[in-house]
Amino acid sequence: MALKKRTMRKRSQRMAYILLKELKAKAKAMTSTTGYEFETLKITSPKQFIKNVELNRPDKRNAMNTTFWKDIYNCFTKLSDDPDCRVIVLSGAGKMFTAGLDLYENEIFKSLLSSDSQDSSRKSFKILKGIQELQESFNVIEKCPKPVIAAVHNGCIGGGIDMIACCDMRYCTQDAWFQIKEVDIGLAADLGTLQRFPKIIGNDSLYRELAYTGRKFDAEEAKSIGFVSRILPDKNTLLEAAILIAEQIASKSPVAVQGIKVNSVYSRDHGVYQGLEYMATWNSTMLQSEDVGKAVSAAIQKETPVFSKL
Ligand SMILES: CC/C=C\C=C\CC(=O)SCCNC(=O)CCNC(=O)[C@H](O)C(C)(C)COP(=O)(O)OP(=O)(O)OC[C@H]1O[C@@H](n2cnc3c(N)ncnc32)[C@H](O)[C@@H]1OP(=O)(O)O
Repeated sequence: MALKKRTMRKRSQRMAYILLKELKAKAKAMTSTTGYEFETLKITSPKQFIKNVELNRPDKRNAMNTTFWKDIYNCFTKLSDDPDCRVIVLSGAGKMFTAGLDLYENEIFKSLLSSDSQDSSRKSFKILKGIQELQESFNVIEKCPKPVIAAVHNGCIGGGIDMIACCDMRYCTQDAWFQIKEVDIGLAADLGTLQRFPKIIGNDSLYRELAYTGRKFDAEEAKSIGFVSRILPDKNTLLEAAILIAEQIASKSPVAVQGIKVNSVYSRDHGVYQGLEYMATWNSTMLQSEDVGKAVSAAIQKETPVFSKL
């Protein structure tokens, strides 16, 4: 009898051990960042379904060098397909968010200066391809179906504006400042600022002033023109606020959330009736999702729904 009891105790201890191991493995998988190793970016998972992409060249003020363009492209391409990621927070390590284009180390400038060919058309084709590749490095942020929240502290310069204009939401610290600085290095911004920024702020006159002059604008002005939606006292509270909102979004149906993003981007670039047509087609499929039934019955029963991975 005693032997039987001991065997049963041992068996249940073993089962509890296996269960605990499985739970630990599951928890690890939920916040895992395996496969997200990049030279210029640091990826963490502060909460389940949330990834924090941190620009990580603090000594160079997170300036965007050749490796950065590849890293950011690969990172967002991977995040787009990752079922463990529902929302992304984009932030910067060190003193400031980003100093924009790395003025010392960029293939595009090297190829501009290199003399592979003297023929201007051939040179132009090469540069064109280079610019389009850089554009794609930021386009993937907008094309990523998961919402991206930019958390900006201190300076956000040049390419930084191109990048955060691709994000769904922008929060910043009280000490944040922004600058469409390309004009000061003899360029018309070519990675999306001229296309996206005026649509975000809805003030063409002011947008042109900022682009033509390269004037810095601070957090208060950025909020007053609608470029950022929240100002937080410092970097810690900024990240806390961004992660809190990310958590709220991550608790919703991923089918609904990703539908909102895809259709918002489409509608920005199309007329109302085209947007409505796209939406109707989209929802003719997505309304059939189990998430709709789950959400409705949870609402009726005053419960919190849990949605499976997408
Ligand atoms: C095809 C084109 C595609 C994209 C085009 C994008 C256009 C742009 O992004 S335009 C904007 C370009 N950026 C700038 O003009 C900013 C230049 N930097 C500064 O004005 C200042 O450095 C600062 C960002 C205001 C920061 O000042 P501070 O905090 O005093 O630090 P520093 O001592 O100046 O710099 C520290 C360290 O960082 C390096 N660094 C800063 N900015 C850049 C940069 N843009 N590119 C490369 N490196 C940068 C700086 O050299 C220092 O490095 P050390 O090794 O310590 O010297």
